[in-house]
Amino acid sequence: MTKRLKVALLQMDIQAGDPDANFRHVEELLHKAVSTEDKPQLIVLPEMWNTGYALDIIDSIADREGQRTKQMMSAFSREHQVQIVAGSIAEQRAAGGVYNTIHVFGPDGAEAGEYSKIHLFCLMDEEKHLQAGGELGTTEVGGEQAGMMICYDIRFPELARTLALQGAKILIVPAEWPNPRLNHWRTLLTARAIENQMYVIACNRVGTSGGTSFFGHSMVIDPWGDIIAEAGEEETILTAEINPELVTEVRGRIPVFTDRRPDHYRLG
Ligand SMILES: O=C(O)CCC(=O)C(=O)O
Repeated sequence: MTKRLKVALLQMDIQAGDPDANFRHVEELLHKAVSTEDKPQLIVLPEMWNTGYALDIIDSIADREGQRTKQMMSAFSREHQVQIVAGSIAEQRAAGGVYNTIHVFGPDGAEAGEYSKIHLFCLMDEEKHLQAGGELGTTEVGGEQAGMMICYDIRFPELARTLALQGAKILIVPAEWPNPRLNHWRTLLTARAIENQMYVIACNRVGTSGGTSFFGHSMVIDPWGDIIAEAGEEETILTAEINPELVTEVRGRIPVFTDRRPDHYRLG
């Protein structure tokens, strides 16, 4: 039987430095996302949705150990039996430092995966205020393995390839990707989908912050590289249906994974 999954991407504006406003807004959008007849099985949020890029004050506003996020998301996912990839948040850790971290909650409310951004984006001064993650992040979506990357990470094809080689059929990408690089956003996401023959589910923010504007264009790309859903530049909940069996079919049509010649690759 074909196993199809409905996904919803919360393409939202974010108030820099105002976690209370952002939590309120996310709660509204979550309710809206599940209040349709076509209820999604998976909801994805954008990057750093709790604080935005208020990096100068990030130490004082980041979520302590992610507790506030965990409480809200775990309760919501359990009540509505929906999986949530809770975008990424700025998370203050007791051991020291703020991380840009994704937490995943299964439909039973239990934590089902975690990933902290590995490649910090120096154009936004991330490396001055945030700590880099050190591990890959995976979760399960509808019984299939999914890998996670955050925004700038999509410029590093090695990371997506590693996740695919480890079994991921779906790549989930929360982002705050700004103007004027829409061409890079669409091209890099499509390339990750085509070269790894996997679904890419990418949720970007909209709005402006400190002179930077964000164009949205959240999208879902199938393993053939076709964009099956794409948002515009306004706040919206983008929905799509994915069929992980298509990954197996596409990998069978062009056998990239069996034709790889890793002995010829010099990857630093
Ligand atoms: O790579 C880019 O152009 C954007 C990356 C970015 O904005 C981020 O990682 O937050």
